[in-house]
Amino acid sequence: MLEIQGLTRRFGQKKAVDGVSLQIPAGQMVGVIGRSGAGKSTLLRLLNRLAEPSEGRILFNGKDVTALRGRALRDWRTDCAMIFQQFNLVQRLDVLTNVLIGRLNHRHGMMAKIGSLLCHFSPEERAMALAALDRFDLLSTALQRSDTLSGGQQQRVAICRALMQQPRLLLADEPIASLDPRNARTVMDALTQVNRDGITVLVNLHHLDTAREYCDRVVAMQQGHVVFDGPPSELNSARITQIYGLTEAEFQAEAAAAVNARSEFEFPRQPALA
Ligand SMILES: Nc1ncnc2c1ncn2[C@@H]1O[C@H](COP(=O)(O)OP(=O)(O)OP(=O)(O)O)[C@@H](O)[C@H]1O
Repeated sequence: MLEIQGLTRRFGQKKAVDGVSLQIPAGQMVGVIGRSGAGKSTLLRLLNRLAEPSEGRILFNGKDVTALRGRALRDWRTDCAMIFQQFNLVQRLDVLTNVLIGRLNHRHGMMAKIGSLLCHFSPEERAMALAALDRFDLLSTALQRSDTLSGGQQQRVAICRALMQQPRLLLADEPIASLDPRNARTVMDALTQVNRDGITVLVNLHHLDTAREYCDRVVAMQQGHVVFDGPPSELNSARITQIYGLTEAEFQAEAAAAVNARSEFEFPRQPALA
């Protein structure tokens, strides 16, 4: 059970996340939606302690995650894997090595870490990585550079890398925002498979239909607050308009524009190679 109690994160005067309380049973697939700036990314970053809370607590199976330091904090980050909109693979490395990098969190001590950096992985670790790739139909790409893969394939490689951490929670921040519908579906199907293993999945989404189709529960945020928390069937168009003062189509268009703008800002398009 993940328990979020009165979680708040301030940036100056601004409360990006404002008094959020949620109880998420193990094994749930939770979609988080909201307009740009609602606090979705900050919430996920607080959960794996990439961002520090200003107030509130996060408990996982009764353990106070907000109090963890040093090795215990590193262990929590291992339990709590994260994937991102832009996949964050090492482009010049092959797919298999990218996946094996997920084992780095399990290495303790300097020599073990140096071994990892030199790509000294055990046969068991390699077998585990190959099995993960095989599961998501990527085995034939194992020795390709990761930048030769489609976006959907790269995101599934990122999921394989996350699984190498053997996490208990998977946090996915707009994992399909840069993908076409077909690739988006393969990635959401992969997240569903991960969830069926019993791993709790929290996924930020801007596409309401995707949240409705794939998630057990939807949490809607507005200005740092949770403004809806319930089954996807209750989040119909009328409810969206009631919460956000927008039609569903307007909500959808605005959210899509925001993630595209973020993507362009963080990862500007490179000029095509001659
Ligand atoms: N490091 C930061 N410094 C200052 N303000 C921040 C920082 N990170 C987030 N914010 C602000 O906190 C608010 C919530 O941001 P957050 O990225 O969590 O929203 P979001 O719902 O994920 O939106 P988007 O989908 O546009 O990224 C925004 O007003 C944002 O500008």
